[in-house]
Amino acid sequence: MNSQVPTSKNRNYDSQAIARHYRYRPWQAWMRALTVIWFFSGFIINLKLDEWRGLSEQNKFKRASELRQLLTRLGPTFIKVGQALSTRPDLIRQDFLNELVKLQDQLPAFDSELAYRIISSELGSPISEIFSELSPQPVAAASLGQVYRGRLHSGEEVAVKVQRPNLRPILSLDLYLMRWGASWLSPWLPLNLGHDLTLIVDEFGTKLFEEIDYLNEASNAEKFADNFRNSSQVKVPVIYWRYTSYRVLTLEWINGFKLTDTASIRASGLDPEEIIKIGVTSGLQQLLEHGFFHADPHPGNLFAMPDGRMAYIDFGMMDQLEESNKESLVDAIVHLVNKEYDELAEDYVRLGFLTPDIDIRPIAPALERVWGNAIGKNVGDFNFKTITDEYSKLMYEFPFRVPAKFALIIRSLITQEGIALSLNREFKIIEIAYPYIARRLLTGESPELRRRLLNVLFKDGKFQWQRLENLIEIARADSSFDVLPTAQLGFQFLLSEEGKFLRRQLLIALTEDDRLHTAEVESLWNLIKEDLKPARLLDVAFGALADFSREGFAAVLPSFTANS
Ligand SMILES: Nc1ncnc2c1ncn2[C@@H]1O[C@H](COP(=O)(O)OP(=O)(O)OP(=O)(O)O)[C@@H](O)[C@H]1O
Repeated sequence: MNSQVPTSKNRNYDSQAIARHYRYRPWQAWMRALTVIWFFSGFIINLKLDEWRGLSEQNKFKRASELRQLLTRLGPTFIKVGQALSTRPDLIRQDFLNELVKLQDQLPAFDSELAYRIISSELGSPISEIFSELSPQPVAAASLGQVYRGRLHSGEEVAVKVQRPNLRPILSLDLYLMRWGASWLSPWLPLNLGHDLTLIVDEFGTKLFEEIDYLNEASNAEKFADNFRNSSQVKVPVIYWRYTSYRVLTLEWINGFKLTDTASIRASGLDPEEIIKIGVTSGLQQLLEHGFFHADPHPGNLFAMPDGRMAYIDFGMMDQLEESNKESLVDAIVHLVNKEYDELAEDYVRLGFLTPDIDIRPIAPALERVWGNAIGKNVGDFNFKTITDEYSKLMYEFPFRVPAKFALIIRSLITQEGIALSLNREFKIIEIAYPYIARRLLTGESPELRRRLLNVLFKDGKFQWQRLENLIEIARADSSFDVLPTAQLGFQFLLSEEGKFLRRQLLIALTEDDRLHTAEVESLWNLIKEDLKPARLLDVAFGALADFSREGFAAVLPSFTANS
């Protein structure tokens, strides 16, 4: 097979260039197409035979396992398709889904002699000049590449990831065939996906080509590391750019235990609770703060380090979440906490799960049912697996669809929850996630978050005392949450120019309906008074005031009095 498949700049996925290439090599396309058709027709015939003989139910697990093996034998593109479909309960039936989730991309390793030759030619030097040691066999083999353990002459221990040979031509040919198949199938499929199937293939191809570009993975790792630069809990391996190319990635070796290796984690005296907490909190930070998230956090890609930190590896599949989506997500969570299902349905429209033309009135009660079932009597009973199963049922009733980006997020959340459950059977994701969100809202470090908090606290122009109480109560479920610094931030905000609106609204709220709302204030006070011991309170008050200049007061006080 010709390895010089043209793509734009010979790097990015370009469906037109690939199509031009194979138009002049139809025999290659036909050979591969026949192989794929041969494999799939055997599988489909078996499914049909089961149906005719009434054995579908009896054989369903066997067939699901055959599907996984079939995809594995068809190679990297199909394994990746299987992995992508494993996140789509809206498209794939449950028994197949359970099997696809198992696609661990465990392929036989390719020859190490060839891998060594690739490393040497990509990096432009003999192996012995680059590494003082390099393992003779790979330590891991995956669908797209394999990894060696080595040491640089300067002494640093490294992981060297080498791409499978001829990967790009193999992926290009399969993507070409898939695209061709998609254009034929599109008109016949009764899918209400609202998409042209070829666009889906193109999006998949673009992601896959990004994933096999190790220079891109290296930049992702650095961006991710930069987002966590102030974290003492998250570790990202250093990239050795001098020894990195399109097909070879050299990065710091991580000494630690994979999160799959729960026995070693326990034996080493590490606290699984702490690791879980870092995992969930850093996952939420990626989604709701950085908007740049690791889309493949399976337990093999996460390490517990002996010093208590958690390390991420494998930055080939990352995704970006726009500001508006981040905000809508926070909204959705807040609406959930407050059991406001009408608003939640609107959040789904904004996030793309429902199209704007849909009548959302019947959806709100259905959502209430789903969340009521999933949460049960107690918020702590919630888990993502139950909720996605409930949603899968809802998808038959209402035209829900899962935007590709959220399919990745949902998979990532379920995986993280699964990892946490393997470390602690009693784990409740919500016990960490809710306080994190409540804390973020209350501390409102950024203007967007402060705006969000205001949106939460006011409904139809009215101050929602109950919501503030809910938030404080939830935030306090986390032992690291301290009311005082938050109160200090709130106090500073209230006195600032930006807090003008809140000052006025608070005064209106306090005197609403021509009465002083002392009962609400009292119940808030009861909630936080334990934390507000006089000595600490004074410290904080001085701290807040010290940051505030005399001019600051002069600017604020008149408006305070004017507004009141
Ligand atoms: N920096 C590292 N330190 C220690 N081990 C590593 C490192 N990088 C990779 N590995 C090992 O190699 C394995 C495969 O690496 P990686 O996940 O980056 O490859 P991949 O081809 O993207 O695989 P997958 O698709 O399965 O995630 C990891 O599970 C881990 O065992």
